[in-house]
Amino acid sequence: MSNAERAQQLRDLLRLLNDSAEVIIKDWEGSEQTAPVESGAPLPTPEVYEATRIVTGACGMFLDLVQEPGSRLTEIACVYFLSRALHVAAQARVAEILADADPTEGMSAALISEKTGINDQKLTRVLRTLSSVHVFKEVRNGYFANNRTSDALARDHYLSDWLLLHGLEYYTAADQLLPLLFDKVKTNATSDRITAWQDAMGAGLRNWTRGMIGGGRAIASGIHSDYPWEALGSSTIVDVGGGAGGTSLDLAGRFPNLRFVVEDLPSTIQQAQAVWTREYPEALQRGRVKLQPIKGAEVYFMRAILHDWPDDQCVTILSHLRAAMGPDSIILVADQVVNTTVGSPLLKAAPPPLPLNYGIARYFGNMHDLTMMAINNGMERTPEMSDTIAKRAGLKVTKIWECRSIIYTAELRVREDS
Ligand SMILES: C[S@@+](CC[C@H](N)C(=O)[O-])C[C@H]1O[C@@H](n2cnc3c(N)ncnc32)[C@H](O)[C@@H]1O
Repeated sequence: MSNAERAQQLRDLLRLLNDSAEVIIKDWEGSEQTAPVESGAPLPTPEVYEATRIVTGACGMFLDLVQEPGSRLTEIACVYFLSRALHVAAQARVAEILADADPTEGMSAALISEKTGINDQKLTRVLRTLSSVHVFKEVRNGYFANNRTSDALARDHYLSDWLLLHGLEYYTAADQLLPLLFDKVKTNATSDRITAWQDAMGAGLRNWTRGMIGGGRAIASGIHSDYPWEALGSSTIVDVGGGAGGTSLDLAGRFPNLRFVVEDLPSTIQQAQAVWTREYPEALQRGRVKLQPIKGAEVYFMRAILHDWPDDQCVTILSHLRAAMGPDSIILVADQVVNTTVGSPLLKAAPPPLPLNYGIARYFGNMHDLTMMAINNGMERTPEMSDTIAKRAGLKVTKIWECRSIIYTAELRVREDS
């Protein structure tokens, strides 16, 4: 790219950034709310959501345009230490500890060290790493406080569990992905038993019910608002592989007429029972939620299920659901919907000069795709890839709801010709 073209791109980006930032500023200026936000709530308006992802995508593209390539690549190559710093802070519950500190005075690293058991000098370096990317704030030399982002962590213990899910086994599995991809045999494996996870852990997948509740709130809250649940009346939603039933838990509180059945493996259902008894016992007592299987329901819902599996197993899961469905049943799949930088006719395209998938505003989908590759040969799919597996199970993707969250909702129905 010539310097003239780069200069033009930078100007176009600045204009886009300015226009989108004004949308956000106008919204802030017109809003009363000053309280810190909980993870994933409240949702921004559709206009602010769109402006936010344009600003985020633009920030990523700015770095590519202006940063020296060697520096940028070096940073990308070691960004895992940034993740590691966050894992340490989450494990040590630093945000919760700082919730007791005066936000302008902060808390000394020595005191945080006393409460966490981590050496104060090392802890200072960890927290400074995070403060440099605007997670926590060093208010004066060696004194730290929560900022808007770390405050969300202090308020939501499920969010910590979600972050630690990435920090413990996922992290270890990621380490084995490099040798696995260069192994002549394993590189071609599609089995969920021949993965980086297996090489790292030598064991099957663990169950992460609490982390999935936190993850759902952090990255899937848009599916509660941007799908017309109200129109389903008193339908029964079967939360297939529901884990602790995190989605049902959030939907049950918002849509009092919906009924829920949470299906999962027996050991997981035991944990779900404990979560519902603590969080929403009335729903269990009134029979609004059942923790068991059912046929012919209006809606079969799957969040973070199909992405766990290679194509053939997804076809098996979908075929079983197809057999359980009535003629008007639908399947809702809540997963990442991967868009590529060259775009998909089924997804909204970002405005120029952004890449058609909004660049870094949606790159968590790509990172999670690699996570799925590492742990069980699963994958995050494009709309076209989802339609291909749906077709093999006698189903079709009828609509993709582009929700205001990282996770979208795809609606599947029975194919007339199946
Ligand atoms: C990634 S978790 C998703 C949990 C939940 N849908 C959520 O979003 O919080 C995958 C779930 O699939 C469940 N699962 C795995 N194999 C299953 C099977 N054969 N039958 C039912 N559930 C299964 C696991 O126990 C786990 O709870």
